[in-house]
Amino acid sequence: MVFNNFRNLITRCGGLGNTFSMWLRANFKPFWAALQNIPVIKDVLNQFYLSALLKKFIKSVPRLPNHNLRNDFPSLYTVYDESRTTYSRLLPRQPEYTEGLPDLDLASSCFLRENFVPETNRNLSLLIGFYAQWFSHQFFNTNPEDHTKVNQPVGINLGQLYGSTAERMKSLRSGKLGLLKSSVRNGLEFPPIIPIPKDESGQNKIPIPGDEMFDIPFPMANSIPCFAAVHVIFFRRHQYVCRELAKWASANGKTMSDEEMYQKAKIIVAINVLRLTMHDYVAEGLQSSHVKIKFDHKVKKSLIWKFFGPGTYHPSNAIQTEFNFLYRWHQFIPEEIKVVKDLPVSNNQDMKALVPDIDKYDNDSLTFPDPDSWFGEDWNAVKWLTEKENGLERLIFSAASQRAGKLTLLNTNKWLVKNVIKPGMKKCREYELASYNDYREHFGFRRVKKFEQITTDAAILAKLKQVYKDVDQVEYYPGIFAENKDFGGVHGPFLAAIGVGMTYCGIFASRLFETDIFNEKTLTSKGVELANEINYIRDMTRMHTNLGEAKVHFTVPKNNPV
Ligand code: HEM
Repeated sequence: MVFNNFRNLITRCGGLGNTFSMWLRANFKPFWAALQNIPVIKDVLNQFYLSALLKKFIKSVPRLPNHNLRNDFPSLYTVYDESRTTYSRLLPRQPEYTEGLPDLDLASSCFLRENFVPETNRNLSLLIGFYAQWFSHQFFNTNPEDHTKVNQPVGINLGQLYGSTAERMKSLRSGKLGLLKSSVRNGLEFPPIIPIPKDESGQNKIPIPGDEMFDIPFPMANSIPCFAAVHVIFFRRHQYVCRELAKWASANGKTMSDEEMYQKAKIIVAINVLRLTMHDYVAEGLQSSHVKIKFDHKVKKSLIWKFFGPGTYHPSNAIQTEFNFLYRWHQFIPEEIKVVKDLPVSNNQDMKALVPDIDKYDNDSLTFPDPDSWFGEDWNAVKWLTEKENGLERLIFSAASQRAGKLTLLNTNKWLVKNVIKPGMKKCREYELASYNDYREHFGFRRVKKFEQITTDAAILAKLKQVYKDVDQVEYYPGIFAENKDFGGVHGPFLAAIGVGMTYCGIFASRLFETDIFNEKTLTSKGVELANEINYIRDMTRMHTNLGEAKVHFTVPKNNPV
């Protein structure tokens, strides 16, 4: 039994070498921490780790992909393309495999939750889910009518904040001091608030509940108040950066055009987002490995990269459809999202003393509607953020004070299974994605031969066996989430490996890493200071909300009740 479990673990992790490496990085915390604190070594180690990682994945996640959702042959628009209109894909269509798949409702039921299973390996808070949603919707924005199309070009381009077509970007700008257009309510600044467009019968043209919406590039956020709250914080960051640059310019007798301020602020906010993503979201939140990767804009120009990196590394904003399904973390979301009724925002000492444990407070809640209906007005983001007292602060503090769900099968609420998982699985079949095992092979992981090599969880095993006739039939999307979360991970070993691969191959193929713009010459001395001042989500909430020193993290304390 013990031997069998060990053998299954090795297969799941993709071989003895991989298993050993995961074990090594998930243990010996003091050793890794000490190593990463030695001044001369820490940067070199980080560069080595990044270079080796990208070298490992560059073949499986090519920067100049041959396949996309429209063609299984090379085409020019799979290279760097500012007006990208589709996703690339790692493996070509598999029509025969898709043909034999089990009933869609039955397969979607693999995700359905009976009881909420909390994430306890990393003690993630629900806030990480909403940050993940906000961050990932710059590279995922599928058109609901034509599923091979994206609504606006995607990439590591902060398109969810600024828009990513010339017209959309322009429509969001005020034309003064680089600032974005805004609306002010109760003395607080928000993205522009507009009436929701109606059709002839007086119904809302877009599926957003209520009468008003924020005019933002990803309108869906208007139906998910916590998602919109994260957006507003980054929107305020842009405005703050512009105003600080303007003060600096005036104090130093410089003049800068609206365009120059806007472009500088955009680079600075992009650096803020990347630093926060790597230092907090990944290192403190998602990553169970003690080898923490840091933001380093010089990596591709380093000597280490020359010797250990992947060699030629084309800048390319190709985003894989496989990445899209891997990033659908709807299991994070509980049955109801609790929101504290009140916060002592006027007293920073009281805010600092708050314990991030939602059940200690009197709560309201955002409850999911019946699966056959859409969200009601109580989910309207403008109402939450502008009409309710301290709405933004209450949403953010509450999300940081409750546990997220475990990213596994049998752990998604009914509404999300019907309205998100099932359409997602349908898309996988429309795209004729290859099987879980084919993707394992593509990434150099051994194929699994038995369901038991995917998971040891009895309920998930039984479900997989009920749905799929054999292990080769298991689909990519449920397969990656079915895996055991070995070595204290948030994800199973295969999902973790390919997730890291696709994330970093994407980030380092951004044009941001091609040019030398992280300096005073481009950004001004004030700009460099602003770029470096954000590392954690709490830096953002301290500076751009009334949360002050309240404890806002992507994790809850270990001893929070499960
Ligand atoms: C209350 C919470 C949420 C709601 C109501 C929601 C709703 C939706 C809906 C309706 C879709 C479209 C499904 C389809 O037709 O394929 C979707 C897609 C998606 N969701 Fe969520 N979601 C939520 C939370 C999250 C979270 C926490 C994440 C974490 C990363 C996430 C990531 C995604 C991704 C990556 C897609 C694909 C986007 C695209 O292809 O354009 N969602 N979600």
